[in-house]
Amino acid sequence: MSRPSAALPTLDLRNVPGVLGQIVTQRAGDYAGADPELGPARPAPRRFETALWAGCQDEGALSLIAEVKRASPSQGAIAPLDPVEAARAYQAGGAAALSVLTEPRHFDGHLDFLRAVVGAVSIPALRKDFVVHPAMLREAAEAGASAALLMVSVLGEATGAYLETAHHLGLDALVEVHDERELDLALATGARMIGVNNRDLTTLHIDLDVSPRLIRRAREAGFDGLLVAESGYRRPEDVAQVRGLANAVLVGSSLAGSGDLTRAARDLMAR
Ligand SMILES: O=C(O)c1ccccc1NCC(=O)[C@H](O)[C@H](O)COP(=O)(O)O
Repeated sequence: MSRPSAALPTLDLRNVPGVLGQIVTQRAGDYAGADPELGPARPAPRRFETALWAGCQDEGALSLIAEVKRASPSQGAIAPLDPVEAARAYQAGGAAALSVLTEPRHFDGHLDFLRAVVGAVSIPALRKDFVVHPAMLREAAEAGASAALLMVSVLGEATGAYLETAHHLGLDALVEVHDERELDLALATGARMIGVNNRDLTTLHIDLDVSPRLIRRAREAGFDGLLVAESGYRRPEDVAQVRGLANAVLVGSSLAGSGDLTRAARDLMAR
Protein backbone atom coordinates (compact mmCIF):
# COMPACT_ATOMS: atom_id res chain seq x y z
CA MET A 1 0.00 0.00 0.00
CA SER A 2 1.34 3.44 -0.91
CA ARG A 3 1.50 5.81 2.04
CA PRO A 4 1.35 9.53 1.27
CA SER A 5 3.84 11.25 3.54
CA ALA A 6 1.61 14.34 3.55
CA ALA A 7 0.33 12.70 6.76
CA LEU A 8 3.62 13.61 8.45
CA PRO A 9 3.42 16.66 10.71
CA THR A 10 5.46 19.73 9.73
CA LEU A 11 8.49 20.13 11.98
CA ASP A 12 9.15 23.33 13.85
CA LEU A 13 12.95 23.42 14.10
CA ARG A 14 13.22 26.99 15.40
CA ASN A 15 13.53 25.80 18.99
CA VAL A 16 16.33 23.31 18.39
CA PRO A 17 19.32 25.04 20.03
CA GLY A 18 23.07 25.25 19.39
CA VAL A 19 25.07 23.29 16.83
CA LEU A 20 22.22 20.83 16.46
CA GLY A 21 19.84 23.66 15.53
CA GLN A 22 22.28 24.85 12.87
CA ILE A 23 22.69 21.35 11.41
CA VAL A 24 18.98 20.53 11.24
CA THR A 25 18.10 23.94 9.76
CA GLN A 26 20.66 23.31 7.00
CA ARG A 27 19.34 19.79 6.43
CA ALA A 28 15.76 21.08 6.21
CA GLY A 29 16.98 23.55 3.56
CA ASP A 30 18.71 20.75 1.64
CA TYR A 31 15.44 18.78 1.44
CA ALA A 32 12.97 21.68 1.14
CA GLY A 33 12.06 20.80 -2.46
CA ALA A 34 12.39 17.01 -2.13
CA ASP A 35 9.56 14.71 -3.21
CA PRO A 36 7.82 13.54 -0.01
CA GLU A 37 6.19 10.52 -1.71
CA LEU A 38 7.14 7.22 -0.07
CA GLY A 39 5.89 4.68 -2.57
CA PRO A 40 4.66 1.20 -1.70
CA ALA A 41 5.39 -0.51 1.59
CA ARG A 42 8.63 -2.49 1.57
CA PRO A 43 9.33 -5.72 3.41
CA ALA A 44 10.97 -5.25 6.80
CA PRO A 45 13.71 -7.87 7.20
CA ARG A 46 14.71 -6.28 10.55
CA ARG A 47 18.33 -7.16 9.84
CA PHE A 48 19.78 -4.37 11.99
CA GLU A 49 17.77 -5.20 15.07
CA THR A 50 18.36 -8.96 14.62
CA ALA A 51 22.13 -8.52 14.26
CA LEU A 52 22.29 -6.48 17.47
CA TRP A 53 20.22 -8.98 19.43
CA ALA A 54 22.40 -11.84 18.17
CA GLY A 55 25.54 -10.18 19.54
CA CYS A 56 24.33 -9.64 23.10
CA GLN A 57 22.89 -13.00 24.13
CA ASP A 58 25.68 -14.05 26.52
CA GLU A 59 25.88 -12.64 30.06
CA GLY A 60 27.38 -9.12 29.90
CA ALA A 61 27.81 -9.28 26.12
CA LEU A 62 27.37 -6.12 24.06
CA SER A 63 27.04 -5.69 20.31
CA LEU A 64 29.20 -3.06 18.64
CA ILE A 65 27.79 -0.57 16.16
CA ALA A 66 30.94 0.92 14.63
CA GLU A 67 30.62 4.31 12.99
CA VAL A 68 32.17 5.49 9.73
CA LYS A 69 32.90 9.04 10.92
CA ARG A 70 35.43 11.28 9.17
CA ALA A 71 34.74 14.54 10.99
CA SER A 72 32.44 16.06 13.59
CA PRO A 73 31.59 19.38 15.22
CA SER A 74 33.30 18.31 18.45
CA GLN A 75 36.51 16.89 16.89
CA GLY A 76 36.84 18.66 13.54
CA ALA A 77 38.62 16.35 11.07
CA ILE A 78 38.98 12.86 12.57
CA ALA A 79 40.50 10.78 9.75
CA PRO A 80 40.16 10.71 5.94
CA LEU A 81 38.63 7.22 6.05
CA ASP A 82 37.82 5.34 2.89
CA PRO A 83 34.27 4.25 3.84
CA VAL A 84 34.53 0.79 2.27
CA GLU A 85 37.93 0.03 3.81
CA ALA A 86 36.66 1.29 7.16
CA ALA A 87 33.52 -0.85 6.95
CA ARG A 88 35.55 -3.97 6.10
CA ALA A 89 37.96 -3.26 8.93
CA TYR A 90 35.11 -2.84 11.42
CA GLN A 91 33.50 -6.07 10.25
CA ALA A 92 36.82 -7.88 10.70
CA GLY A 93 37.04 -6.37 14.20
CA GLY A 94 33.75 -7.95 15.24
CA ALA A 95 31.25 -5.13 14.71
CA ALA A 96 27.68 -6.43 14.58
CA ALA A 97 26.49 -3.44 12.53
CA LEU A 98 27.67 -0.15 11.07
CA SER A 99 26.58 3.45 11.37
CA VAL A 100 27.43 5.54 8.30
CA LEU A 101 27.31 9.32 8.53
CA THR A 102 25.79 10.88 5.44
CA GLU A 103 25.68 14.54 6.58
CA PRO A 104 28.17 16.45 4.38
CA ARG A 105 28.97 19.80 6.03
CA HIS A 106 29.84 18.94 9.62
CA PHE A 107 30.66 15.21 9.34
CA ASP A 108 32.18 14.96 5.84
CA GLY A 109 29.63 12.25 5.06
CA HIS A 110 27.76 11.35 1.85
CA LEU A 111 24.87 9.12 0.82
CA ASP A 112 27.25 7.45 -1.66
CA PHE A 113 29.31 6.21 1.31
CA LEU A 114 26.27 4.33 2.55
CA ARG A 115 25.62 2.75 -0.87
CA ALA A 116 29.26 1.70 -1.20
CA VAL A 117 29.42 0.24 2.31
CA VAL A 118 26.21 -1.76 1.91
CA GLY A 119 27.63 -3.36 -1.23
CA ALA A 120 30.94 -4.23 0.44
CA VAL A 121 30.11 -5.90 3.76
CA SER A 122 27.61 -8.44 5.08
CA ILE A 123 26.73 -6.68 8.34
CA PRO A 124 23.75 -4.25 8.26
CA ALA A 125 24.13 -0.47 8.14
CA LEU A 126 22.27 2.45 9.65
CA ARG A 127 21.96 5.82 7.92
CA LYS A 128 23.28 8.30 10.49
CA ASP A 129 21.94 11.70 9.57
CA PHE A 130 19.62 14.37 10.92
CA VAL A 131 16.31 13.18 9.53
CA VAL A 132 13.95 16.11 9.00
CA HIS A 133 12.16 15.03 5.81
CA PRO A 134 10.58 11.71 4.70
CA ALA A 135 12.73 11.75 1.54
CA MET A 136 15.76 11.12 3.77
CA LEU A 137 14.22 7.83 4.89
CA ARG A 138 13.25 6.87 1.33
CA GLU A 139 16.84 7.58 0.24
CA ALA A 140 18.17 5.45 3.10
CA ALA A 141 16.02 2.50 2.02
CA GLU A 142 16.97 2.97 -1.64
CA ALA A 143 20.67 3.08 -0.70
CA GLY A 144 20.31 -0.32 0.99
CA ALA A 145 20.39 0.80 4.63
CA SER A 146 18.76 -1.53 7.13
CA ALA A 147 18.04 1.24 9.63
CA ALA A 148 17.91 4.99 10.17
CA LEU A 149 18.43 7.26 13.15
CA LEU A 150 15.46 9.28 14.42
CA MET A 151 16.24 11.96 17.01
CA VAL A 152 13.56 12.91 19.54
CA SER A 153 15.42 16.20 20.17
CA VAL A 154 14.68 17.13 16.54
CA LEU A 155 11.41 15.35 15.72
CA GLY A 156 9.64 15.88 19.06
CA GLU A 157 5.98 14.85 18.88
CA ALA A 158 6.46 13.85 15.24
CA THR A 159 8.82 11.01 16.24
CA GLY A 160 6.03 8.40 16.16
CA ALA A 161 4.97 9.41 12.64
CA TYR A 162 8.58 9.22 11.40
CA LEU A 163 8.94 5.82 13.08
CA GLU A 164 5.88 4.55 11.18
CA THR A 165 7.35 5.97 7.99
CA ALA A 166 10.66 4.17 8.57
CA HIS A 167 8.82 0.90 9.16
CA HIS A 168 6.67 1.46 6.04
CA LEU A 169 9.93 1.70 4.08
CA GLY A 170 11.24 -1.54 5.61
CA LEU A 171 13.77 0.23 7.83
CA ASP A 172 14.49 -0.43 11.48
CA ALA A 173 14.73 2.81 13.46
CA LEU A 174 17.07 3.74 16.28
CA VAL A 175 15.14 6.36 18.24
CA GLU A 176 17.67 8.57 20.03
CA VAL A 177 17.18 10.35 23.36
CA HIS A 178 19.34 12.30 25.80
CA ASP A 179 17.12 13.02 28.81
CA GLU A 180 14.12 11.71 30.75
CA ARG A 181 11.54 13.75 28.83
CA GLU A 182 12.83 12.50 25.47
CA LEU A 183 12.97 8.92 26.76
CA ASP A 184 9.35 9.02 27.91
CA LEU A 185 8.33 10.33 24.50
CA ALA A 186 10.32 7.59 22.75
CA LEU A 187 8.71 4.91 24.93
CA ALA A 188 5.26 6.21 24.01
CA THR A 189 5.98 5.80 20.27
CA GLY A 190 6.35 2.02 20.53
CA ALA A 191 9.99 2.16 19.35
CA ARG A 192 11.74 -1.22 19.29
CA MET A 193 15.26 0.26 19.53
CA ILE A 194 16.18 3.22 21.71
CA GLY A 195 19.61 4.86 21.68
CA VAL A 196 20.76 6.95 24.63
CA ASN A 197 23.27 9.59 23.57
CA ASN A 198 25.79 10.52 26.26
CA ARG A 199 26.63 13.63 24.23
CA ASP A 200 24.51 16.72 24.80
CA LEU A 201 24.15 17.81 21.19
CA THR A 202 23.61 21.44 22.20
CA THR A 203 26.79 21.85 24.30
CA LEU A 204 28.69 18.78 22.91
CA HIS A 205 29.52 17.85 26.51
CA ILE A 206 29.79 14.06 27.14
CA ASP A 207 28.61 12.45 30.36
CA LEU A 208 28.95 8.64 30.44
CA ASP A 209 26.47 8.47 33.33
CA VAL A 210 23.59 9.43 31.03
CA SER A 211 23.26 6.02 29.33
CA PRO A 212 23.20 3.87 32.51
CA ARG A 213 20.67 6.26 34.09
CA LEU A 214 18.23 6.32 31.18
CA ILE A 215 18.66 2.64 30.33
CA ARG A 216 17.68 1.72 33.90
CA ARG A 217 14.66 4.03 33.62
CA ALA A 218 13.60 2.42 30.34
CA ARG A 219 13.82 -1.08 31.82
CA GLU A 220 11.95 0.04 34.97
CA ALA A 221 9.20 1.34 32.68
CA GLY A 222 8.90 -2.17 31.23
CA PHE A 223 10.70 -1.54 27.91
CA ASP A 224 11.83 -4.91 26.53
CA GLY A 225 13.29 -3.65 23.25
CA LEU A 226 16.89 -3.03 22.34
CA LEU A 227 18.90 -0.35 24.18
CA VAL A 228 22.00 1.26 22.71
CA ALA A 229 24.52 3.40 24.63
CA GLU A 230 25.98 6.05 22.32
CA SER A 231 28.99 8.39 22.26
CA GLY A 232 32.16 8.96 24.23
CA TYR A 233 33.38 5.34 24.54
CA ARG A 234 37.19 5.35 24.31
CA ARG A 235 38.43 2.59 26.66
CA PRO A 236 37.22 -0.90 27.67
CA GLU A 237 36.59 0.53 31.18
CA ASP A 238 34.11 3.00 29.65
CA VAL A 239 32.27 0.21 27.86
CA ALA A 240 32.23 -1.86 31.07
CA GLN A 241 29.91 0.75 32.61
CA VAL A 242 27.05 -0.40 30.37
CA ARG A 243 27.72 -4.16 30.35
CA GLY A 244 24.68 -5.96 31.75
CA LEU A 245 22.55 -2.86 31.06
CA ALA A 246 22.72 -1.97 27.36
CA ASN A 247 22.44 -4.38 24.44
CA ALA A 248 24.84 -2.45 22.21
CA VAL A 249 27.25 0.47 22.10
CA LEU A 250 27.59 2.91 19.22
CA VAL A 251 31.18 4.13 18.83
CA GLY A 252 32.61 6.59 16.30
CA SER A 253 35.48 8.97 17.06
CA SER A 254 37.75 6.72 19.14
CA LEU A 255 37.67 3.94 16.53
CA ALA A 256 37.75 6.14 13.45
CA GLY A 257 40.76 8.11 14.68
CA SER A 258 42.73 5.07 15.87
CA GLY A 259 44.72 4.30 12.73
CA ASP A 260 43.89 0.55 13.03
CA LEU A 261 40.13 0.15 13.03
CA THR A 262 40.04 -3.64 13.34
CA ARG A 263 42.35 -3.72 16.31
CA ALA A 264 40.70 -0.71 17.97
CA ALA A 265 37.27 -2.35 17.69
CA ARG A 266 38.55 -5.62 19.19
CA ASP A 267 40.49 -3.87 21.98
CA LEU A 268 37.59 -1.60 22.94
CA MET A 269 35.15 -4.51 23.28
CA ALA A 270 37.60 -6.84 25.08
CA ARG A 271 36.72 -7.87 28.63
O1 LIG B 1 29.90 13.95 17.30
C1 LIG B 1 29.57 15.15 17.38
O2 LIG B 1 30.38 16.07 17.63
C2 LIG B 1 28.14 15.56 17.15
C3 LIG B 1 27.82 16.90 17.19
C4 LIG B 1 26.52 17.32 16.94
C5 LIG B 1 25.53 16.40 16.65
C6 LIG B 1 25.85 15.03 16.62
C7 LIG B 1 27.13 14.62 16.88
N1 LIG B 1 27.47 13.28 16.83
C8 LIG B 1 26.56 12.26 16.51
C9 LIG B 1 26.71 11.08 17.38
O3 LIG B 1 25.80 10.83 18.11
C10 LIG B 1 27.97 10.29 17.34
O4 LIG B 1 28.50 10.30 16.05
C11 LIG B 1 27.90 8.83 17.76
O5 LIG B 1 27.08 8.60 18.86
C12 LIG B 1 29.33 8.34 18.08
O6 LIG B 1 29.90 9.17 19.09
P1 LIG B 1 31.46 9.15 19.38
O7 LIG B 1 31.87 7.72 19.62
O8 LIG B 1 31.65 9.98 20.60
O9 LIG B 1 32.12 9.69 18.17
